[in-house]
Amino acid sequence: MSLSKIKHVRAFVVRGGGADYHDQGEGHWIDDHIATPMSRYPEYRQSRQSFGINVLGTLVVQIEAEDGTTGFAVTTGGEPAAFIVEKHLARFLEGRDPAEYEKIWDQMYFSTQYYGRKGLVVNAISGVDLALWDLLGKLRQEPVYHLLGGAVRDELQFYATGARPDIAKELGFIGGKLPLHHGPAEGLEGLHKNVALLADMRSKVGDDFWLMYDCWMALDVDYATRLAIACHEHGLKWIEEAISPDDYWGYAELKRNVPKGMLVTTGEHEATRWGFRMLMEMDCCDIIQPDVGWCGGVTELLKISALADAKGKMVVPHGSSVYSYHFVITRHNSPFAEFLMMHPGPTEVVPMFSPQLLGEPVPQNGRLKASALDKPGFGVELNPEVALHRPYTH
Ligand SMILES: C[C@H](O)[C@H](O)CC(=O)C(=O)O
Ligand SMILES: [Mg+2]
Repeated sequence: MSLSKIKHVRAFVVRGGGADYHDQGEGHWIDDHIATPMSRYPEYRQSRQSFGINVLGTLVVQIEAEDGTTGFAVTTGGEPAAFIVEKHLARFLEGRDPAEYEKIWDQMYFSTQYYGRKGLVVNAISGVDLALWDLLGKLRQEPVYHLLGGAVRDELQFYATGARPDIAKELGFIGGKLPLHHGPAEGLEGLHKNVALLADMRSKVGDDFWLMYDCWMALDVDYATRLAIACHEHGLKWIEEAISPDDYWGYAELKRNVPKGMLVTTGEHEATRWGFRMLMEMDCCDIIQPDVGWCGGVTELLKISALADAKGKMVVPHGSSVYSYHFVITRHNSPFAEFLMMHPGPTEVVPMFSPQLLGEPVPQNGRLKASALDKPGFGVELNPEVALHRPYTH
């Protein structure tokens, strides 16, 4: 039995927040002196937008079937990803049965391998893959999490990422992940400030609330080790993405160096089963954090998470909004989820990919019932008030 065939694939670009969640207005916590690999240059230290973190914008992929049913997805990638989708990837979908996601993924990946493998190209592949799963769910009138095997628990539990873990605690989250503000170029003074902020947060949230540091690739092994040791007495639960995602050897060393009980996490800028296999086989971390919109989409995440399961590793996707929620609810080795606080303060819970999605569920009291996902596909629609730009056609 075949489904309505795929008729059109279209790619659009959208500006302002949403899947490119770093594309925020002035004064947002997410652009306030956060340590990055570019912090070694004083002129790029205060703002990540100054070095172009939001240069891409959101990619929207739409896949329309012959019966008019349309699936869509958003990820980071903007105009260059729109080019790849329209001019290269669309050929592997049009005229095909949407249930053939394995073959479609394989053809998208291997046809682009000579210039792809990671980064922007895999973001584009992920966007197409997620739009395909959305279409499949809409054609079958089932939520994606049913297609992935169904819920293994009744609700999702979240930790919050943002500058105010103390408020996240009041809002019912199980933990708070702070952005690290100072990198190695800011010396011992910066290191002391990083530790002092954690100590201050610990005094506000008490002993049992999880506190983590997100280092956004800014450190080297020596600094990360010193930070981990200094933060141990303030109960740092994990140190995230401390060094370059290419430095598998450095992660393996860091994992050996951190105090017993502290977790090393990484993977949001890693992609595909091969990248994650490397992280796991080299024993780089305790938790892998694939971004569903960047790692290859749901089709690839299923392979990554099966590998992780066999190796006894947790999979806690980076951000990813509904694309994460539909996956996390179906996997035992994915026991909680991230919620990125996109309120500028961040003092309130607002939808993670606001304003691009309509019907995007948000945690209440740090939790989300599986039943909140009970709509066809990923259960969201594109906000018609958001302006779509289609830079290329085919
Ligand atoms: C807060 C981090 O610097 C980044 O913006 C988000 C991230 O890495 C995460 O949510 O994880
Ligand atoms: Mg992170």
